[in-house]
Amino acid sequence: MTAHGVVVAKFGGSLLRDASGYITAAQEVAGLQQKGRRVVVVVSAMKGVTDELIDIVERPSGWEPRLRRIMERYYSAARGAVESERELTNVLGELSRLFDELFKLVWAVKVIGEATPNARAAIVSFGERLSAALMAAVLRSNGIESVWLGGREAGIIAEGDPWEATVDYSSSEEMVREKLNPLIERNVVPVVTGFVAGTREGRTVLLGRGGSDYTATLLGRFLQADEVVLYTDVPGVMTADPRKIRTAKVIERLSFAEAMELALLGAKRMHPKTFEPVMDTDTRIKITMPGANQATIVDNRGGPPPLKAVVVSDDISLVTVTGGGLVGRIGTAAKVTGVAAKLGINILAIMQPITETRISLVVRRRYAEKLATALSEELGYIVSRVEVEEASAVSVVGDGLREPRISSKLVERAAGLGGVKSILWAPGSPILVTFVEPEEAWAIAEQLHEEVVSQWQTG
Ligand SMILES: Nc1ncnc2c1ncn2[C@@H]1O[C@H](COP(=O)(O)OP(=O)(O)O)[C@@H](O)[C@H]1O
Ligand SMILES: N[C@@H](CC(=O)OP(=O)(O)O)C(=O)O
Repeated sequence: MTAHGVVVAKFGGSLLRDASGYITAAQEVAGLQQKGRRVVVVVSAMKGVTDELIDIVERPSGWEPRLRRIMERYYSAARGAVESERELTNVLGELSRLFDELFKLVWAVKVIGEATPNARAAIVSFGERLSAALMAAVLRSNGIESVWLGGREAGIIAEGDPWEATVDYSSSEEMVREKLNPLIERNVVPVVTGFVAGTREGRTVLLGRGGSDYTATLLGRFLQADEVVLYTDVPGVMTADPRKIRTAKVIERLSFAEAMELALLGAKRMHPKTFEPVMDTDTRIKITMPGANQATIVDNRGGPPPLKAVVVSDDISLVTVTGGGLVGRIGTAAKVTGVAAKLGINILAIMQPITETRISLVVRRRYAEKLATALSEELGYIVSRVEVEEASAVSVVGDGLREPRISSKLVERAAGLGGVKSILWAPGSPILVTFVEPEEAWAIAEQLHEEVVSQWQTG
């Protein structure tokens, strides 16, 4: 059985800073219900709480006052957002029981002197659990029937790395429908913890940083929702980081392919898997801010203009091997990448000219020296030089780049900017990456952003 007209509404930590964030979220849910939609809510932890909990598990000294400060934030949000006396008493009791559990877990970690990955995941999940309990109470206080569920209780099953577990789609689909559809059919709004899932045996696991977006789209898929709305503190995905580039505008339409590239680049801190669950479905994604009259719609169609956004990635290095020994030798690229694989280093990009005289690997900066040393040691017989250069990547994303006419124009423009070390565009790809001097990154981003926005007017 499938409930119809379902919308999954996810509220990010950026909005849930204090009581007013929960009140705004409840008003949004009421507005959706008035339009006849059946709503499933996903919440993140209050702003900054996940970071603080991670820090507490890693450095538990002084943990007690730090946990009390978090506790006070949730209590104070409850006092400000839950109007009904009865609901307030109930939710303060519920929050206090959750804090009791959290205090015991952190105390145990402090006594033992270390946390297992599962214990760490369980502790960090409390940011979302407390938030979900609070949101359900705020909704009830506004006359909206609601219950909250942990990710596992809602049916999201995941295995593997407790920090970034892999979701089992088929078991989860069945479980989510079984758990949530009866509530939806009875007009009860389920409030589900984002970011949190559980193993088949019931151990808590997490879905990776920013994972609430992913929880929302997973639920959207499993419940065959019409729409997943990701509510945040900006009115949509923007043409650049608005904190750095003031002229950034909201992008009205994105295709799933474009949105996926942006999420993988870390734009708007979207979880890299955000769009994966819905890419082959009719569920559309809307990213907006409560009360805004602008939004970004992401679906299978996308739309103009051809170039959409610029994203800066810091924290990378180019590791380049050169030497005549590389030329014409079959299997050299495999040897070079094999050294990285053996060290467990992920390669972000590979560049090699047709003459085979050099191979550049792009990796996270923290791995560059280790990789360079290993390459010199293991491939010294074919490689004459190994160089490491710090860089930033300034990427332009847009389906229009798949057309050589548009990508070549952008290559020409980028090549004319000082500070660009190299440009990478793979045929048919909706992303063009320029590797630049780190200190030039934002100046170059600004110029490429002008290029992106200028074609919005000219089409
Ligand atoms: N291209 C972009 N589009 C929109 N927001 C961006 C972009 N790049 C960076 N941001 C920043 O991301 C912030 C929202 O991300 P995040 O705090 O993770 O939201 P949430 O908590 O709602 O998931 C915005 O406040 C904005 O400043
Ligand atoms: N609270 C988690 C999950 C999340 O998605 O949060 P947000 O929606 O605030 O980005 C994190 O900070 O990673």
